[in-house]
Amino acid sequence: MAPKVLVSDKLSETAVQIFRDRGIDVDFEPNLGKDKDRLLEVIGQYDGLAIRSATKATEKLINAATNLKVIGRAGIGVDNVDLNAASKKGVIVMNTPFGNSITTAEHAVSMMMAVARQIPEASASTHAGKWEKSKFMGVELTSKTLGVIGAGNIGGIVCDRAIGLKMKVIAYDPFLSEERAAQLGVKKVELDELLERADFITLHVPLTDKTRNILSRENIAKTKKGVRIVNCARGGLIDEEALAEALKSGHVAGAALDVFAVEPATESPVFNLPNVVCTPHLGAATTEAQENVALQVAEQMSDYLLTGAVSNALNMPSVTAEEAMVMGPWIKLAEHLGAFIGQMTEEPIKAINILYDGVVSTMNLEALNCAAISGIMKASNPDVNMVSAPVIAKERGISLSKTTQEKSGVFDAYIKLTVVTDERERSIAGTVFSDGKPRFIQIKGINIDAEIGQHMLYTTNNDVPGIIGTLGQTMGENGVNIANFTLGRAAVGGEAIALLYVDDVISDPVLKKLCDTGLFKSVKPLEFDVA
Ligand SMILES: NC(=O)C1=CN([C@@H]2O[C@H](COP(=O)(O)OP(=O)(O)OC[C@H]3O[C@@H](n4cnc5c(N)ncnc54)[C@H](O)[C@@H]3O)[C@@H](O)[C@H]2O)C=CC1
Ligand SMILES: O=C(O)C(=O)COP(=O)(O)O
Repeated sequence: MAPKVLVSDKLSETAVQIFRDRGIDVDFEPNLGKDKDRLLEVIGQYDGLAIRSATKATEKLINAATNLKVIGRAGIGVDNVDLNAASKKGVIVMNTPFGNSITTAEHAVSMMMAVARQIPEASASTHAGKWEKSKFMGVELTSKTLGVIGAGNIGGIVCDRAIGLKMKVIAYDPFLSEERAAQLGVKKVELDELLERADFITLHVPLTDKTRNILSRENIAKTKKGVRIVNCARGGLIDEEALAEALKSGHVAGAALDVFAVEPATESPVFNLPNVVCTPHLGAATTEAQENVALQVAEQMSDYLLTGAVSNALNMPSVTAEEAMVMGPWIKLAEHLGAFIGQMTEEPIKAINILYDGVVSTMNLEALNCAAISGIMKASNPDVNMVSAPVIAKERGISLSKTTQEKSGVFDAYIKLTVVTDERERSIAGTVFSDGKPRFIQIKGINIDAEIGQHMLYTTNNDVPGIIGTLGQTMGENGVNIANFTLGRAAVGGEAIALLYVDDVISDPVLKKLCDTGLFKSVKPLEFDVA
């Protein structure tokens, strides 16, 4: 059945066309995002949800979305998506990090100019037949200091444009390197210095717990008298009440706001104050940007739903379509290794180490790590997937480490998974043969060569005669067909293991018969998702 996608915000219809062309069923309901109750009712039908900022992908919505695999944000900010809830539910969240950055930067520059010259008020007054030439005195931008808070993609473009306007640009961004600052031609400063020196301040940070209220009452008080503030990032970054007071007192000479704490903003303390320019979240609203983001998000979501390729995901490492194809068997192997250990381990896991040997060490290891962890976690929760498993592992305090090494043995490549608990350390290694089939090649240091099937039986015993006979006879007498039988031992007469790949689930009475022979130290049926 074709995957089904809901577009619940006003995306360009280019997105709809792309979904259709790729063979995806798509419902285009651009106003549904605002209707929380109906959205909750219908979301269970969809594999993908394509949104802008109006749809709020809350925990409640995500939990009701029983089939959802991917949320695609046609834009940048994902503060309207509960990322944690999505990750826990195994839903990939992707955005289009560059599609609207130029457009948004241009809006910020326009807003800065509009507030410098009071263009909206002057325009309204002129339309009204007044000729208030002396009322609208402005300020020049040349040689003024622009303080950019957040010099990432959009902030960086704003810096470039402002330098073109002959402004002096200073930037506060803890993650901005000195090299990048030099490349942008800006001076990196601390926030307090920016607040004290800037004639204009423009915000370009995402809304997070760290940036929320970054222009707080206290910080607004630290700004230079007569400062003009531009916000085309997110509403929650500024204390609107404090800004309104600073505007009324004249400490802040003007503000240009595209975004508001509550949207749609029908009221705000800054509304109707003189020299406050407001737009209704138009930062990304150009034909060009909307085409870019719609096209990108539809392609990315289709790629994921149809091929497993992941790009621009915020909660999962990227996997290109090519990687998804080449790495498919290795991802499956990593999952199987995890599934083996997950099913064997009934005590809390403290640490996971994954060793990548040979050519596999050059692949996308982040994705392979996720697959191995997901295999482990699935043993206790079948709903876990590659997105949610790392989050759950982290929540449980499990440490993850990976090691890579050049080809060290007879195999061109292998993966070895080791899991540490309070009681023991367990390890298993596997490889992918040239037929594309994953195999187990070593369990607790004992070499084997085991094909992996849906139903398997793992036994441990001392290396004594009669094990093969007992296993074969017990299976045969109970109608269990053996597809593949693998044995291994640490040393002659020492610790030994057997792995059987059988055609059916082995019933409890059959397992009991094996245990009752007294020949085995452990008898463990295992299931693998080989589909
Ligand atoms: N008004 C609109 O329609 C639009 C608004 N936006 C908003 O703009 C924001 C920025 O977008 P991009 O530049 O593409 O993101 P980005 O990720 O490229 O840049 C954000 C920058 O903020 C910096 N940063 C993070 N925490 C910080 C902190 N505590 N203090 C100072 N700097 C910090 C980062 O280091 C990064 O350089 C988005 O998150 C979104 O909320 C984006 C597009 C359209
Ligand atoms: O891309 C972003 O972060 C934006 O804020 C644009 O929002 P919008 O898609 O216009 O609702």
